[in-house]
Amino acid sequence: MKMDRNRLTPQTPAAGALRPAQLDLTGLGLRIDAKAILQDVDVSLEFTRLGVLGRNGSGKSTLARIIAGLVEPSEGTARLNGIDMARDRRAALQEVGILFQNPDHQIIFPTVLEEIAFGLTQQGHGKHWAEDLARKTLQRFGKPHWAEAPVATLSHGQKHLVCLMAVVAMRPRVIVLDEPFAGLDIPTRMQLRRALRLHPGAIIHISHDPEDIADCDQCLWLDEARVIRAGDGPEVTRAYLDAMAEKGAGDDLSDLAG
Ligand SMILES: Nc1ncnc2c1ncn2[C@@H]1O[C@H](COP(=O)(O)OP(=O)(O)OP(=O)(O)O)[C@@H](O)[C@H]1O
Repeated sequence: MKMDRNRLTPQTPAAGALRPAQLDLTGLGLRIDAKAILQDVDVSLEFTRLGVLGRNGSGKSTLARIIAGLVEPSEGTARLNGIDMARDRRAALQEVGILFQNPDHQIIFPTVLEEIAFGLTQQGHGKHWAEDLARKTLQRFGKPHWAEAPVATLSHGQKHLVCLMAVVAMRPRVIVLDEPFAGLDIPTRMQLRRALRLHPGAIIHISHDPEDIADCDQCLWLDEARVIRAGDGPEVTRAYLDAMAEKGAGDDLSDLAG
């Protein structure tokens, strides 16, 4: 795949310039050892920013992995921009990049530059070209001095940012973020938020906290492996908040673990 180097200069997408994506989940289900992790998921959404909300254990991370083509569903299909993510691995790799909840599950190279360049060489670019693009990406995020830094010396939040830069450098049309703000302090969250705004492609943002996905135009609410509601972001978020407030107001503590 050829890339236009001129497109790598600093840029913030103008409002309305974000590229939308189409997600079609059809009869989707996943069973592991007879346990339904996801079931009867039927959703068709066009979005630029899609929030996926749900309580702990509702199936959000599993859905993220299916959408990113990392896990094959036991039933049905997950299509992103028309690509069957389980069956067309090559196209899936170009289409979507995923940022895991824990950066230590993602990082494999000793230095920041190598980490960012790796994904680019996997896409078929030469080593020098990939390193050049990795340096430009670091520049764009205001971190050119990180290039030779050993990843092990970075904090959790800084590692998160490295993972994000590595994903963004590959310019996928869609980025899937699994709880990207978990465990980050306020300035690091703000920095990551700004970094995400630089991405002109679509974003799927997994979280249990509606505040994290406040700028999402579409929202999907999962509970106990099923979709409760999907559609307009603010509307679904409000319904989720109401339901969570109702649950929180209950005085049966056993229900909180449900
Ligand atoms: N490989 C697996 N084997 C067995 N059970 C699994 C596996 N992966 C996920 N699960 C179970 O599926 C359910 C959903 O897990 P998942 O990680 O998708 O939820 P989540 O909504 O992302 O949770 P959290 O918000 O706590 O990260 C959980 O009960 C989990 O224990």
